[in-house]
Amino acid sequence: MTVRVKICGLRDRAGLDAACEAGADWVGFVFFARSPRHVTAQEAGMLARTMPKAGPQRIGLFVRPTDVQIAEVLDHVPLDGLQIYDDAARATAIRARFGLPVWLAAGIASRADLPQACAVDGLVIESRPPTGSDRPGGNAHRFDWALTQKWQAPVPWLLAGGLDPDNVQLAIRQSGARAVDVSSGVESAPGIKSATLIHRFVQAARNSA
Ligand SMILES: O=C(O)c1ccccc1N[C@@H]1O[C@H](COP(=O)(O)O)[C@@H](O)[C@H]1O
Repeated sequence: MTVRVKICGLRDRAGLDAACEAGADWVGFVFFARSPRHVTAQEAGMLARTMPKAGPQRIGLFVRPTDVQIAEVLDHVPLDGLQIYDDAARATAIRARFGLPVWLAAGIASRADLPQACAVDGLVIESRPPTGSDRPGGNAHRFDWALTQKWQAPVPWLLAGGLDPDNVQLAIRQSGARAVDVSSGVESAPGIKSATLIHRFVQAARNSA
């Protein structure tokens, strides 16, 4: 089965074009001011509206958002789904309020952290942020991928956190993931996407056995 790929934290045309050309399934826009990948609704709108029709789906990433923040973004950006960093009840409420697919991000340190039930459309399973980080994701920080091996996931899920073109095949093998999500690992510097790394990452994920 093909492994699906999300390239997150796109901020400019060159990065977005590379993700589309490489055949990513999803691209992500980060609406979190403390992130080096932050984009305004206007910037993301310009990018998202000019993507190929049959291109990747557009995911908006929010950290503990208010309904007003999400609504303001949706006024400018045609999003296909929302990636939410908040508690499960809030993610479910956002799904009901906006009628869009919602992925809930879950920070994992042990098997006990893996969700057994949820009322959202997908889960982004990633590492807990390292001590001192001021953001819950995008830290190039990985966890023990074997933790998800025998997990009976309640909904489709993506593996994230510290993935890059050189480790993604091992990560897929060890975790059993059928979808992967990357940001830092396809950058030449924080917030600066590399077309070469994006192509290498998508190719490596697709060619994983
Ligand atoms: O990318 C960010 O800056 C970010 C900020 C706040 C929450 C999540 C963020 N990124 C997401 O985190 C994971 C893992 O990222 P990385 O590959 O380790 O950099 C991924 O879903 C990013 O989209």
